Amino acid sequence: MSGSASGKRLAAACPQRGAPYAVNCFTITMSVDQRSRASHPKTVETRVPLEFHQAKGALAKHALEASWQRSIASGLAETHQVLPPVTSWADGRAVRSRNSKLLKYAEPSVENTFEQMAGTGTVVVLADAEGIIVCSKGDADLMSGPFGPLFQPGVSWSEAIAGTNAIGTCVASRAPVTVDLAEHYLISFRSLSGAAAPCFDSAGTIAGVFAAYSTSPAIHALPLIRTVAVLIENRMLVREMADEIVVVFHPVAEYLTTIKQAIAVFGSDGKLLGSNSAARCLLNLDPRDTLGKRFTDLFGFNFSLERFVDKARAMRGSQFAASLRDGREVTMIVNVGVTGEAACSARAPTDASQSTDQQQTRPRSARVLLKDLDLGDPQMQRAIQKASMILGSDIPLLIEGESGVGKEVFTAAFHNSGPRHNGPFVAVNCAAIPEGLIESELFGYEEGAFTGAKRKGFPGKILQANGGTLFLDEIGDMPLSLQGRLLRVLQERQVTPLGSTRSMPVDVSIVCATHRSMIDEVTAGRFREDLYYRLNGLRIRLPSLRERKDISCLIDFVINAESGGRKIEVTPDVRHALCTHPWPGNIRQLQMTLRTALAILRDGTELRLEHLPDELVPTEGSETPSQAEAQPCDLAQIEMDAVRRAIAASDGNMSEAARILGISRKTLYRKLEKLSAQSTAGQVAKEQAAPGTKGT
Ligand SMILES: Nc1ncnc2c1ncn2[C@@H]1O[C@H](COP(=O)(O)OP(=O)(O)OP(=O)(O)O)[C@@H](O)[C@H]1O
Repeated sequence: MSGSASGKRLAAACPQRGAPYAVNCFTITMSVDQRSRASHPKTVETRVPLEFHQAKGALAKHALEASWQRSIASGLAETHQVLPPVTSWADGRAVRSRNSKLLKYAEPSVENTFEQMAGTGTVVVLADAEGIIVCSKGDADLMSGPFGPLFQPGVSWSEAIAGTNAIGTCVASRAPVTVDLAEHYLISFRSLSGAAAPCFDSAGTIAGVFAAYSTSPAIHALPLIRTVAVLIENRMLVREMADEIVVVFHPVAEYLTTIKQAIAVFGSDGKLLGSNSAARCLLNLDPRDTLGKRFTDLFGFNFSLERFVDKARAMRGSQFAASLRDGREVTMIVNVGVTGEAACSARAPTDASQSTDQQQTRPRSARVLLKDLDLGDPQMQRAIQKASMILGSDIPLLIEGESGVGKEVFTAAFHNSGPRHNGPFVAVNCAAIPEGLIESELFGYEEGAFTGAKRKGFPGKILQANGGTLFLDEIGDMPLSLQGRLLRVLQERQVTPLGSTRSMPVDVSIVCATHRSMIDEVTAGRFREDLYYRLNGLRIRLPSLRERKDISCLIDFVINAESGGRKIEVTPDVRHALCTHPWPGNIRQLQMTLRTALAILRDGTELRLEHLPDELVPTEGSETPSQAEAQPCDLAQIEMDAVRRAIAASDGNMSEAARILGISRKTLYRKLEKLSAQSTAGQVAKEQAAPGTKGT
């Protein structure tokens, strides 16, 4: 066929591509590469629907043009038929087994996405890195029609075989793409609309393509398909590398738990092992050049990975402020898997000459164990001894103690020290979950159990903890109506999810904690006596910080974890002030005080009185407050104090203050608003209470 004949034929095809495309077309000229010159014209004129470009922007226009050019260059005729069946059943199986890892993480998404699109004449498809179908699920109408066999495993939708189409063009352009109707190169595909997005592996190579096809004029599925592709990519990265050091970050804190989150995974040697697309974009990483990149090349930390892991451990999955190497601020969450923990612990200094205090000379274990919490306080030692005696038994543990004394840390250490340490540790704060949600959160529910239930149902925290430990924090706040159900679970060792008639056996170690007196709760009729006795297998009370005899060791322990690798000297008067303070907020308050003091100290190495908050510094003639004068724990006051000091330490620079506090700037502003409202309310209350003042 001559060049002009081919151009005319392509141009003539446009009006047949459906009414919307019949009027507004424009002409593009494509050159054909040397390889196909023998059988193809030097230049080919084709007409591409104008609406396509208007709707999809310049990138899509460019991608479509380039794809048609490639299709022509590959020697494919528009009239070519991709004939089913092109593969045998055995070929299909071979494709599935070749892509078993991709299937493991993506096949559930094919099912789930199809559920959302069912009834719309759609097929949801997973293809491999070459555009070969790996699995699919589609509406019966479509699958029993002429296209059905083309969506079976083993069929190739690569551009070389199927011309311009969503899957093939997505592979070739490494980008999400929609190809509608007449935009397909092959005439036989021009009644299809497709949307496809690439799933990249941890090294930035295409691992597969997630796509949806429909015979409707335009399926508008790209946003959903892109979202699912990112979810698959993130799932593959995080699950495959869960044992390493997983750093999740984003400049906008609110995006941390969304598909926009950037994820970078580091090995225990501090080298980058993998990342997702969002991380590569934020870190300006070229996928070909990520090997060997180190943690310190990418993030603005001037301390070692071991220190970073310590900090991450102290944050226990909470967000903190950090910065990229180029200075951009991000909010970060870090999860340290067992390999990361173990390797970093193994390399932590154990040489007694490097440190003088008990904590620093103790070799650290991969996870905090009960024995690690023994810093010399007799009450803590008794609690540790008692808890150790029931390790591995089914006896429930009830921990009492003020807020911030370390009840959750103790429970985690109890879990890590027992035979279930490889099982899950699931913590539920009964006071933090709205009353109406506790039941479904704890016991789970079946699909469609109530309005708003997740499609697939939810197993519930109790079942999630199966084989491990369930920590019910603030058990005193458990609604009375649910206490009977919890009691049944404990007695029968079975859970029945909401909306289900099936009971599932469960094997968990139960630890409860409360800052209330449970006896008082029982006496007041707010807590069932039978449940109390059931939970009270072994009761221990953790001492408040002001009662502890090992504060000095604890100070060193916290400084060690918070100082980012620096060796810090603590002057005797600072040590005295810290050891004799009444500490209404317990270890949490001590930790916050030291974190802020270290931030004020900046690069210094000696912690002096001037780095401490005013209320800790004895003024001339003043006496150190005695334990009897200890104020009741006022967390808002502690928080306000920390915020005030961080802002002062950073000379009013809110970003710096947020960094010192380990929170995002937005969170800092929100806290300021909340705290100033509280302090206004408190002031009004004081004025009203004070005799002779206005309003009394
Ligand atoms: N032994 C310890 N050494 C160092 N830090 C500790 C220790 N125990 C607790 N912490 C720190 O003190 C803070 C409070 O600990 P945790 O959350 O376990 O207390 P809690 O009693 O459960 O508090 P709440 O009653 O408010 O839930 C945490 O930041 C934790 O990291």
